[in-house]
Amino acid sequence: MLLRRPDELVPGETVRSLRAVTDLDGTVVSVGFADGRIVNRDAEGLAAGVDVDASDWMLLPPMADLHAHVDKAYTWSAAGSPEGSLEDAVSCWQSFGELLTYEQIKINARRQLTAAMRAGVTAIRTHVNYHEGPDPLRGIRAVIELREEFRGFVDLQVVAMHGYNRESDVIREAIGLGVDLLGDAPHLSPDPQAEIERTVQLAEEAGLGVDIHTDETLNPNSLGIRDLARLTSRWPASMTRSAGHCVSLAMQTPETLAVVLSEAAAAGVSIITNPLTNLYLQGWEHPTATPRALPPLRSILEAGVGLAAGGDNVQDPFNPLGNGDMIDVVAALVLAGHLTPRAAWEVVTAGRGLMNLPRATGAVGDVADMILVRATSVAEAVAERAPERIVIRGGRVIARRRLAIDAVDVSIIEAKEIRA
Ligand SMILES: Nc1ccnc(=O)[nH]1
Repeated sequence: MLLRRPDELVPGETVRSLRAVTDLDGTVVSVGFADGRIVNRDAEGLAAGVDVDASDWMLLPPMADLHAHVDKAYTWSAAGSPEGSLEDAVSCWQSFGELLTYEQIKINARRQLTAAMRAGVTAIRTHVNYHEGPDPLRGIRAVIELREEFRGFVDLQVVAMHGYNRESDVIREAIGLGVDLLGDAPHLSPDPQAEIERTVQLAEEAGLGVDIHTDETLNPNSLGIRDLARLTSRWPASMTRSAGHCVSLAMQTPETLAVVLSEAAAAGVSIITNPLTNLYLQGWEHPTATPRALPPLRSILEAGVGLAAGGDNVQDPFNPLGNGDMIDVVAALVLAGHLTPRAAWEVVTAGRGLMNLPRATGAVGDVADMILVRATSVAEAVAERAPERIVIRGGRVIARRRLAIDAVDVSIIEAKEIRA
């Protein structure tokens, strides 16, 4: 049988089998695909497609970005630099966002979605602001159109994110456009409890779930996640109730933390952590420590609370860095969040479940969605950021990223060193 190498695959090709590929557990397997699913682990039988010798390569579950802001992407330089804190970023964004047109939002958001897709991020939940100016729904409309444009490549959920001063009638108009979820940042309002109640009520009225920025602050008295748990505890399990950020959980006593996490677990509230942006936004005022502004991830997992992660902001007033590639988030979950590389990868893929997408773990019966990386372990893939990646959806190659350094240059350097 003629076997091809992964780096010879071309986007658009359908793969039939991967031979001798290493899985997340480090086991070398051969997997067969049919009808967009993984059908066996001995690569026998099967319909049309390419057979690939994937020795030296790993099969990893695709990444999910559960907290993006694609409408703001790539505005850092144009928007001017805020001083650093969340409040600065919000006010800088509000005056700049007013100037952003529907067309420009669409161009920026498309650029981030494309970068994410090429990196192997095939599921994204994005918040979209109401933009100041005459047509406050222009960003939401633009991103809803991109949800169609990327169908089959990136599964996109759109969260319409209002501030406390946005009238309920305008929020109902956004619901009418077909958003997936409602969002809000109640801790920034003068009456956080009343604001979260209004959002949950609007969501119930529309039959939608919520993903709310709760407690993006080091102030330990901010615990909106408890209000969210109380207000949604009777919702059916299938209705989304996610708490984004939950930074203030880092500042609780162990006793309070245990109570809050058990309330969240009982109510079915999931937590979305955003390490990159929160490492940047919080702690500016602290005199010595620069607290890391991450909720306690291992305690969250031990309490049985659903946990996923987001890239959050990409080169905008909230974070000058960020690039849409969730592998940097995996690295941050290891370094700042104290998870193993394997556990961190699982947190970044767990978001698929929160989006009610089919399982893609590489097991028989799962959809044939995956990233092939040239690496021998998940730790190596994360440490080196996996420069070579092939993204597969439903057995079809949708993107390929090659090594930027030319191997010839490396061999010339090596040859010179040997001669010296
Ligand atoms: N971390 C963030 C809070 C609010 N809005 C954003 O875009 N990002």
